[in-house]
Amino acid sequence: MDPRRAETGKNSDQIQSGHVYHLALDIGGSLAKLVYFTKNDEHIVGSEKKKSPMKASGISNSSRNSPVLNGRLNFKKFETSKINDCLEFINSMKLHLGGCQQPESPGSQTITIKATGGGAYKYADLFKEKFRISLDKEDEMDCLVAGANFLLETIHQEAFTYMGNQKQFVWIDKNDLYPYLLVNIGSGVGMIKVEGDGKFERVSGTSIGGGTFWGLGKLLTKCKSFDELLDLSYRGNNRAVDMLVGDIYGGMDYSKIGLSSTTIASSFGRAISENKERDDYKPEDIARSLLRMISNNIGQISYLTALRFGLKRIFFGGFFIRRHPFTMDTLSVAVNFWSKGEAKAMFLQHEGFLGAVGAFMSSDKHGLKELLANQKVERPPSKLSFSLDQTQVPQQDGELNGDESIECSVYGA
Ligand SMILES: Nc1ncnc2c1ncn2[C@@H]1O[C@H](COP(=O)(O)OP(=O)(O)O)[C@@H](O)[C@H]1O
Ligand SMILES: CC(C)(COP(=O)(O)O)[C@@H](O)C(=O)NCCC(=O)O
Repeated sequence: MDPRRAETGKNSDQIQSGHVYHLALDIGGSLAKLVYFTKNDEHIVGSEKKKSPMKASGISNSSRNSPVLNGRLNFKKFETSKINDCLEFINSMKLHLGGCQQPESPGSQTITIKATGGGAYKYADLFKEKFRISLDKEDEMDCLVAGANFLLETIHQEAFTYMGNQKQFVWIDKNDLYPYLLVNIGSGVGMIKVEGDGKFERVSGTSIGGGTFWGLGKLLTKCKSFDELLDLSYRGNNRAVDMLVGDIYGGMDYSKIGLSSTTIASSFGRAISENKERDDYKPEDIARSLLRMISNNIGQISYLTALRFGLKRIFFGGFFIRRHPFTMDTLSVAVNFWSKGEAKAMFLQHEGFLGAVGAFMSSDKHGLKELLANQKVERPPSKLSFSLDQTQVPQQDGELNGDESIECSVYGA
């Protein structure tokens, strides 16, 4: 038996419904993520008007026919514990009306939308009862991999390295992308060996992930929100809480085994030797130490997993990262340190939306195609492909807060 098994015991903005072409959801343990496509001539009333300043035809792809659709791919997130807010948003924006309508019983129309993550199961009844939305479930691992592959292959400057405050975009050669290790740091952590499109294996995981950081952080610092905890960690100093090698070795390095005096010997270990209560420690120091402990641990397990399968590239995704420099730096340093520079940690601009993008892409099979057919496109395409605007570089340093959109075109093949 697995030793880790738990013991039993209105938004005012409106998009005209006809302009939302597709919506997909990823409802995880902590966050519900939405990806939806809006046609370019969308009419948005309210404060969030986000019409592209660029002409969609500016997308350079001369070798292709004209796109069947131009528009934007939009990203949005909600806390899963506030799933009703997510439902209200979908309803107020009429996002679900871009789904496939299926008459279930006389007089009622059920709309089907793609959904992945555990919440697609957990909240299926809620979606049905409240808004007659039927969730068409896609496997979480399938979606993560499909989303990561799609983003890495399609979006210019999607992947980057981060170390010592240096962010460097990585050019991805589509023909040399595989194999790689995908480490998704959500509530828990999944590690997936990816060898191609739809060719992957979940090879490892750990329950010490983003949920642990947020959960323990909440208990230890009394923070009210994840962002507050993250802000605290920017300001803290983990030395106040962690036991360093120097604390044990009288200020000296333990050079024989390659440990400097400043290396953390024991995360939170300083607390045992001091006659202090929790309230005597600064919440920012606790937050910093916690973030470092969890990031280090994930970095180390990721490296070991990559080593086990001979993988040199590790892509980190999941909303735990939030493009936090310290988190990315810690993960990178851990991978670099343990692999002696052999393996490389990389990050994705759309880190938290891999599953949702994957679920969205799975709609090629049903949703978009049928929708396009219903829109009386002269010859419905047999296969759809997306081209994202190569000229539009996502926010450089800011985190992806869950409200972003990318210019894109849909082509038939
Ligand atoms: N606004 C937020 N609220 C809660 N958790 C957040 C937030 N932003 C980032 N996180 C972190 O992201 C984790 C969830 O990441 P995510 O990839 O969405 O996983 P899941 O699919 O399990 O919800 C949380 O456990 C937390 O560590
Ligand atoms: C169960 C999960 C796949 C759910 O995904 P999540 O909502 O965390 O993104 C994930 O939490 C996980 O892989 N946990 C680690 C379990 C383990 O291997 O120990």
